[in-house]
Amino acid sequence: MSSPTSIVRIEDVSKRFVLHKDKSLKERVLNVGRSRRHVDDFWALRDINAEIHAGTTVGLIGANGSGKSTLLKVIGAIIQPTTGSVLRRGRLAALLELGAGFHQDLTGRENVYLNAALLGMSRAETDRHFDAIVDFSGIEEFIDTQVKFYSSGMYVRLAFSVAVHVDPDLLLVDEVLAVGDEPFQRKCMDKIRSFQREGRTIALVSHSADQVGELCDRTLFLRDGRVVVDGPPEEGIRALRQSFESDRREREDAEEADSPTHPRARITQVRLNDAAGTPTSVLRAGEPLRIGVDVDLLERVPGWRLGVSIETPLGQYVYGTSSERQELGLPTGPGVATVEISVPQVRLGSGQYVIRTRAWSPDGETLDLVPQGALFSVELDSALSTGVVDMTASMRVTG
Ligand SMILES: Nc1ncnc2c1ncn2[C@@H]1O[C@H](COP(=O)(O)OP(=O)(O)OP(=O)(O)O)[C@@H](O)[C@H]1O
Repeated sequence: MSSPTSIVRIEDVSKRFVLHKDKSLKERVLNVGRSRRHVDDFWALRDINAEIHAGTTVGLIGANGSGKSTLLKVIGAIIQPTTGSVLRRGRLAALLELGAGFHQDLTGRENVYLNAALLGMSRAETDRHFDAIVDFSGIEEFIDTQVKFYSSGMYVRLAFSVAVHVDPDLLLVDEVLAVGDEPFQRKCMDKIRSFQREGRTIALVSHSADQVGELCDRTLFLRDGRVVVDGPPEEGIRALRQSFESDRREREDAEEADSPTHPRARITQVRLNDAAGTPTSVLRAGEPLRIGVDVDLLERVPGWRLGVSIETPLGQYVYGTSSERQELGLPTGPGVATVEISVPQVRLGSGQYVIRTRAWSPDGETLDLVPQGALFSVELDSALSTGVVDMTASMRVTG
């Protein structure tokens, strides 16, 4: 391995699945004597190169079907890449598909031993950890029941508990945790955080921007089986959001081309200016900001509304206002309406922020939505605080 701290090294990995599809009756009549099925190749991963360094937490993000779970399975050696290679070091524990590694006819107890053995633990080691595993899972009442009678939540509780008790160097977690109930999810998050403190390495698939932002040091953003961003969580999530947005626009354009009905309004521009009207994207806390929004009304839309909110790149809602809340009547159109939101003092903590805008009709129908119309960052003059609001607090000893 090139780097001494690299725990996984993925080199030129591609994964092809062969899809066998039944032919239609017509195809079968035309090709009598040949196979009843045809075969399609499908590349779920393409030319992936990445390294995972020891002690880091990497989030795999992307739209449905982009290849996240396939990549995690390739990292975990559950499936082999078609081309390329994956080098890994240390003990690995993987929590991938629900119930994978569990034998349906065995009890929870028997599966703990089987699973722990598959993850490289001796019987004596498992004996030592057994009580802790069952205790963490919270399903002691059912430990001698065959797992085929378990609910999906019970499966995950036991599987996660085994995975975190086998002393892994690398823990792989797919979205399965989402099926556990909230107290268990919280318990899993606490465990993942304690793993991070112990310097273990984690790779996880998540659809939750908040979770990725909170847990990960780095993200691999996959699109159509390729890693298109390998960078900090804000960067990965921003790229993911932008790709959702451009997909949405493309779909809308295609629908528009197909359908005789046209959109009634389009948000065409979101601008950020300072008090003097100069375009800006970097502010100091406490400075003013003017957000200008152009909405092109393609027809008369009486009573339409405009909402503007400020979010973090991870989608945390920070502030919002609307023409409705401000009791502001908007021009009915047709034509371009320009609306300005004037913020006298931006009281945000340091970091990046995005402007989200939505226009809607009086009956609540969305006329247009732009999740990331503009981006800006805030810099604090001091390093006295963290968080999304700037409260200018001070600390002193009072006793
Ligand atoms: N065993 C398989 N045989 C054929 N195709 C497969 C197989 N496993 C996955 N695929 C296909 O590979 C693509 C990537 O799947 P994968 O499960 O990795 O996506 P994902 O990003 O994890 O999606 P999701 O967010 O929906 O879980 C999909 O189009 C999927 O249908």
